[in-house]
Amino acid sequence: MDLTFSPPLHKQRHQFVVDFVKRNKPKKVVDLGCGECTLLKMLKFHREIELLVGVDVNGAKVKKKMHGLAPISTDYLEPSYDQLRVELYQGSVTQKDARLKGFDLVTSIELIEHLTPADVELFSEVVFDYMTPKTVIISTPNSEFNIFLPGVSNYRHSDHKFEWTRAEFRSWAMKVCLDYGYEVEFTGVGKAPQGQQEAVGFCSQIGVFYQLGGRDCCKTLLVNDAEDLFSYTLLYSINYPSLCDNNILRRVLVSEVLYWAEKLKNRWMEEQAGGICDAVALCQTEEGACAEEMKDLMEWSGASDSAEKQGSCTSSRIVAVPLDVLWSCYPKVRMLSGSLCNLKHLLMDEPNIKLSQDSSAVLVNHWEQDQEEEEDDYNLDDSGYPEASLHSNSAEQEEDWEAND
Ligand SMILES: C[S@@+](CC[C@H](N)C(=O)[O-])C[C@H]1O[C@@H](n2cnc3c(N)ncnc32)[C@H](O)[C@@H]1O
Ligand SMILES: [Mg+2]
Repeated sequence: MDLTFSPPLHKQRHQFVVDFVKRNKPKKVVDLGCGECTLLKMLKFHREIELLVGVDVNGAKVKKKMHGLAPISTDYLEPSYDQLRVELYQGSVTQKDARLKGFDLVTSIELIEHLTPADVELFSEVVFDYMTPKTVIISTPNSEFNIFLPGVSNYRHSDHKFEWTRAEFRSWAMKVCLDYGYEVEFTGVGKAPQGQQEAVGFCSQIGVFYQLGGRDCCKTLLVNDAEDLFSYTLLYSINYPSLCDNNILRRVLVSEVLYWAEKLKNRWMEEQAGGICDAVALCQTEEGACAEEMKDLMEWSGASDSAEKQGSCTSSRIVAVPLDVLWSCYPKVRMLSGSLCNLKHLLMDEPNIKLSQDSSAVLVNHWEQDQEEEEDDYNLDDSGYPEASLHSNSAEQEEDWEAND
């Protein structure tokens, strides 16, 4: 019988975890036996997670793809208030490490069958007695299903130390629950051919364990297990950019303020130059109520230092863009600063922002150049062509059953 899973079985296992995360919104998640971090890379998009950790005994395997867990450009360009820290460790699930205590969710996908029976005992103790997570998802092959897998005479993979029937998995899981105060639900992924599901079960069997009330993970955090505090080796850690970080919030706020101040200034200058109808029309369509506020913009007297340095052909005028205009017109400026008073304080010591003496307005330079000088602005390179701007617009089946072994 040619049995193929769609989506592939390893993806179904990972999707099972992702769906669980979507429903239960855990904040701290650790994937034991994370391998090449495939599951972690899916989980990092679920930003209710604040701490995402991977552990594997095979450090080389983790290192191969771990950089795929780094933030991408949009995480930097448009950071949110969500916080995410990713940590990867080399270590064995048979050993305790205090950094893994008190998690909301521990996942162990196709790992335990790689442990000797003695190590499974240690694993149970480390996970359920020491780490004491609120929930645990464990997946492992269901040996009853092997009759459907061509070429599998003994185990699905040569490194497997055992493959359990549903009854064997159930018996281990029930003992864990009794010993450590959990309850378990059994399910799985990879359905059997039609009509045989009841008799055989899923290809990968899954136990979802829930900590029973009464055990307080916070209390266990206070216990000082000095001798086994940090047995794992940290391979990688990264904090995702978040607006909760004051420096990042300031950076985003400053660029937002500079962008809108420049835009308002340009419109105002257009008005001054006589294109008043066009400028106002633009404001009305794009900024609505802000067209009225434009009249609050004013020219600041005196030339700027840099204008003086530019020589006689270039002169600068300074336009004051009131902070209350920026505050009332632009929701993102409002959202980032919280109040007009905060906006003032956040901008006060910013080296890229020049405020008026009473700190009520942002001062923006407006350069005026002679016609001939303006031609230089096209930045012709040696060839006479304009330079490009930096910111211009701006398993096989076995593999599947086994996945990543
Ligand atoms: C079959 S792979 C599964 C990888 C991953 N969980 C997945 O679903 O794709 C088993 C992983 O467990 C890791 N492993 C085996 N024994 C381990 C141990 N004692 N502690 C931590 N990881 C272990 C292996 O290095 C391997 O990456
Ligand atoms: Mg396996």
